Order: sequence, then C-alpha cells, then structure tokens
Amino acid sequence: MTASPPLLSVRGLRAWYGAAQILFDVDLDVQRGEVVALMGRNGAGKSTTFLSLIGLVTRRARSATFMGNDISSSEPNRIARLGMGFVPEDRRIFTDLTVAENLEVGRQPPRVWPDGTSLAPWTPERLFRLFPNLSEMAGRGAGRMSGGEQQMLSVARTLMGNPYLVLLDEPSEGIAPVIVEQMAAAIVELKAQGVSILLSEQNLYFASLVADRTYILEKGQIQFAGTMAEITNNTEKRTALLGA
Ligand SMILES: Nc1ncnc2c1ncn2[C@@H]1O[C@H](COP(=O)(O)OP(=O)(O)OP(=O)(O)O)[C@@H](O)[C@H]1O
Repeated sequence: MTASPPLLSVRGLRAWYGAAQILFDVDLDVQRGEVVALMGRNGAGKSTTFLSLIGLVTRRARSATFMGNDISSSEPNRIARLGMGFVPEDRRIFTDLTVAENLEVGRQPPRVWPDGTSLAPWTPERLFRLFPNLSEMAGRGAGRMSGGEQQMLSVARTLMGNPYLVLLDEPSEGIAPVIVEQMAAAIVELKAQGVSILLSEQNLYFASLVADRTYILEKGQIQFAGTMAEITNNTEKRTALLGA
C-alpha cells in the first residue's frame, strides 16, 4: 500500500512584506490526522508562514498543495473554500455578538473526504462538549469574555466551518495558565477526533503536550524538522532555536 499524499505540502515557500523578504525556502508537510507545531522565537516568521498559506501576503512557492489542489497563488477565499481554517493570533471575534452568534457566523456545510469518509459536522452542542466554558456563556456578549475564553471561541468558530485542516496561530499566547491547560486538552481531543492541525507556538512545553512533530523557524528558514522527542532531547538545538 502506498502512503497517502500529505494533506498540506509546501516546498520552497518565500514571502515578502513590500521589499523585505521574510520567508526563505520553507518546506513543510502535514499529514491527515497530524498535529504539527511550527515553532520559533518572536519574529521568526510563524505568522507570516500562516498568512502565506492562506494567501494574505505576497508569496511564491516551488509547489504548494492542499488536498491535492495547487494553492501556490490562490486567493484567500478559494483556500478557505477548499477547507483550510485559520485562527488568527488576534482572534478577531465579533465582540458585539453573543458566543452563540459568533459560532453561527462560522458555520459552513459539512465536508466529505475524497475517499468518501465524512467529516462529522461541527455543531454548537459538539463544540460546547469540547469547550465546556463556552456552553455556560452561550448567550453572553463575546466582548465580555476573558482573553482565554475568546481564544476558545475563535477556535470553535473556525471549527464550525468544518475545515480539513486548522491553522492555529499561537493558541497559548497571552492566556491564563488554567486556560492554557484547557486549550491543550482541547487540541489533544481534536486530534483524537481526527482533526488535523498546524499550530504555531513558542512554548516547548505546550507544543510537547499536543504535537506529533515540529518545524522550527529562525529568521524565516526552517532550522529543525523532527519529532517532539527529538527536539526535547537535543539540548543544543533547543537552546539555540527556542532558548528553552
Ligand atoms: N506587516 C508587516 N510589515 C513588515 N514586516 C512585518 C510585518 N509583519 C511582520 N513583519 C516582520 O516579519 C518577520 C516575521 O514576523 P512574524 O510575525 O511572521 O513572526 P512570528 O514568528 O509569528 O513572531 P510573533 O510570535 O512575534 O508573531 C519579523 O521580522 C516581523 O518584524
């Protein structure tokens, strides 16, 4: 039996803000069902990698495929329609809508994998089981939530789109430790339910809790690719690339 092609496969990804080149020949793959951590210090290029994948910055790639489709120069709305979900670092929830209304904004039709397996559609009820905090505040204005609760809502709203792959930008950043633990537990549960995730993360502890593999960026280049165990045991790389 041959291995199935990666869900996401990128080779030679470069990106620019104006004249400034930020990414240099980034290669990465995500297989169906994997949780992969894109790591690196502040300014290493993690968010820019995500923005490149969803088509929001100037980018070029030798090749970039998602679900077998060439996305190397696709518009953001096409990439979203193909089933790539994105949770931005700044969350972008609608603060004048309730939690339940925010979820409805994200709702998209159910999807079926090319092999015929269906993706169990996300509903508010199913998401409330994943994030019990949200269920207690379904009618609350989203502006009256803590940063961590807003982060959960942002993830939940993206899942309402039934994405094949979720890009999650710094899920643990700026939230209280107890919510960080809940977020990690939710990601582990999402993986158990078959959701594929590429997340960016600076915190090695958090990444070790949730991810199978990691790519570590430094100055816009991948400087390490391997399993979480490999980076945890590699003191030299860990210190040099993550200061951890
Ligand atoms: N809109 C922009 N215009 C110009 N340069 C930018 C812009 N956004 C980011 N940069 C630069 O691009 C580089 C990579 O930034 P990026 O936000 O991708 O890093 P990051 O790894 O996600 O870090 P952080 O954790 O701080 O978000 C940095 O040098 C940053 O200053």
